[in-house]
Amino acid sequence: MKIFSASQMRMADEVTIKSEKISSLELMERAASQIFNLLHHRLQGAQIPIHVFCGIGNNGGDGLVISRLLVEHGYNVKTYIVNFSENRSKDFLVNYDRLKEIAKEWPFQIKSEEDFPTVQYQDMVIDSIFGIGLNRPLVPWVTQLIKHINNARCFTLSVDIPSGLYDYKKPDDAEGVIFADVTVTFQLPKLVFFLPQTGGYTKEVEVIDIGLDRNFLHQTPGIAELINKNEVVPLYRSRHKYSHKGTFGHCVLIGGSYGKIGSMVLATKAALKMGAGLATAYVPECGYEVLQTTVPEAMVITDSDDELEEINLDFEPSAVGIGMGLGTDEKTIKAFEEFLKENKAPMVIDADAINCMAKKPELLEHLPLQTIITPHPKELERLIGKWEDDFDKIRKAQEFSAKYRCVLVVKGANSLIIYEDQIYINNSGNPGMATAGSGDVLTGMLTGLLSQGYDPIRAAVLGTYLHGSAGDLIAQKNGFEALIAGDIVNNIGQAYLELFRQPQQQEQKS
Ligand SMILES: NC(=O)C1=CN([C@@H]2O[C@H](COP(=O)(O)OP(=O)(O)OC[C@H]3O[C@@H](n4cnc5c(N)ncnc54)[C@H](OP(=O)(O)O)[C@@H]3O)[C@@H](O)[C@H]2O)[C@H](O)CC1
Ligand SMILES: [K+]
Repeated sequence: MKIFSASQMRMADEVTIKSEKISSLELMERAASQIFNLLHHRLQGAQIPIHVFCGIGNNGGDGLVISRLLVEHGYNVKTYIVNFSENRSKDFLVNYDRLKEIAKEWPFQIKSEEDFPTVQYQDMVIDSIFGIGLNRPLVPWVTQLIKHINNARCFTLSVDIPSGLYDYKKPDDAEGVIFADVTVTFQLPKLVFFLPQTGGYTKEVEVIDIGLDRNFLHQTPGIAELINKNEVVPLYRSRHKYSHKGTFGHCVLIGGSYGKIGSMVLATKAALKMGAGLATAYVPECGYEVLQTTVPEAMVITDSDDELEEINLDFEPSAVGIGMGLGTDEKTIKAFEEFLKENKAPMVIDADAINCMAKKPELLEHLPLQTIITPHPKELERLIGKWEDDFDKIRKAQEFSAKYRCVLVVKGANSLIIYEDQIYINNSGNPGMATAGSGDVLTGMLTGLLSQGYDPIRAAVLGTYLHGSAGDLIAQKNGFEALIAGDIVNNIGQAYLELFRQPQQQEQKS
């Protein structure tokens, strides 16, 4: 599913108004009535106090439409106009008059802290103060109003985006943003819902189709792509009856050091479970017996005793996954450098192999085209430096990717797959996956896909999705806490099957 910027959303609006020959007012009515329908369906006329806070722009206009429909259906509604500007939008004004015509009680004006209403825990709030039009810091009393609403801790529905969130940078005051239980957003999800600094402002996201122009939506490249099941199914390559293990390649997993051989067990198993035809683990001597016993399907080549000092393969691998438990000893860095100069196979670089490159950036010059690098945030910082906020992080990651022509998989709650100007946001996975070895499994999975001939971007997107999906299957059975990396490997088969089990019911989750 595409993600648009605020200006692209506005353009979609304008194109729809022209192509459908409807007015912006009708579009507002259409969008807001869908939110009302959702609410009405869930509330079934319940008489809880509903506080609708409206700004003075089109987000506020949406709030006024919702208010009017709630009043018309006999709900217990209080409407407030948050007067942060005299610049009221045209459609706001029309809906303001429409509400006044039917409501017994006129909207209440809020101009300063003295006007703040009492909101109680058992009430409900509709947040229609700011939408995607926020473009500068809030005046202090509006920030206070948002904090006042948050303090009530009552059920809060944000219209389009939690008020106080920009769609292009982090908020000025981390507390000056509505904490929404649910955000009902128009047509396409917004990037902020999936980034670590801003994703937590809404517990749930629902995307509603307000019928914006299909051609425009299809033809306009988004700023990012949200990856759900629907997006990955077409990436899967089915197997032919007459294929043999050679068809799926012979990959090598390189890493391990004394006390960290388990990471190699996880990665090697994961590569095989993903469908690699053959897998060799290249480990220090101390890992030999462990690997032969725990992954009998794999072959093992060993180097010196406790850490890798040389990487000499006696075959041409179809793909390489390197870094798990590798260590960053000078000798290991040297071995890695020599290997990089020789190697032509597609690669996945993880963990200590990333740290080796951070210590010796010249290594980056030797990466094969579209090498996949899978940093967690700290490793990413070692590669690209510090960032201002998540948006700056993405820009810097894109520059890095363009410079070295590599695919970055930035691991996190919603892992980002970045290749030059392309951004994919993985939407599978859960907090239980923040567990030891989870990254080693991912590296093995991606290597297993490269081994079968998937191109690196497809491999990164499909592999990251399946990794999260395997984790989701475990969490459904065992919960988050008991989830361990070995379980992810064991559920890879189920994650593949899940791709084809049933059409996706719900497009969106945050
Ligand atoms: N296609 C759609 O998605 C539809 C969207 N709708 C809704 O429209 C909003 C966007 O509405 P917009 O009027 O553009 O913006 P806002 O309502 O978010 O903000 C109103 C104006 O407030 C000004 N502004 C911005 N920041 C501040 C601030 N810190 N303090 C004071 N004022 C501020 C700004 O105007 P300026 O001219 O003063 O810069 C904003 O324009 C979208 O989110 C949806 O809810 C449609 O209803 C349906 C179709
Ligand atoms: K809002």
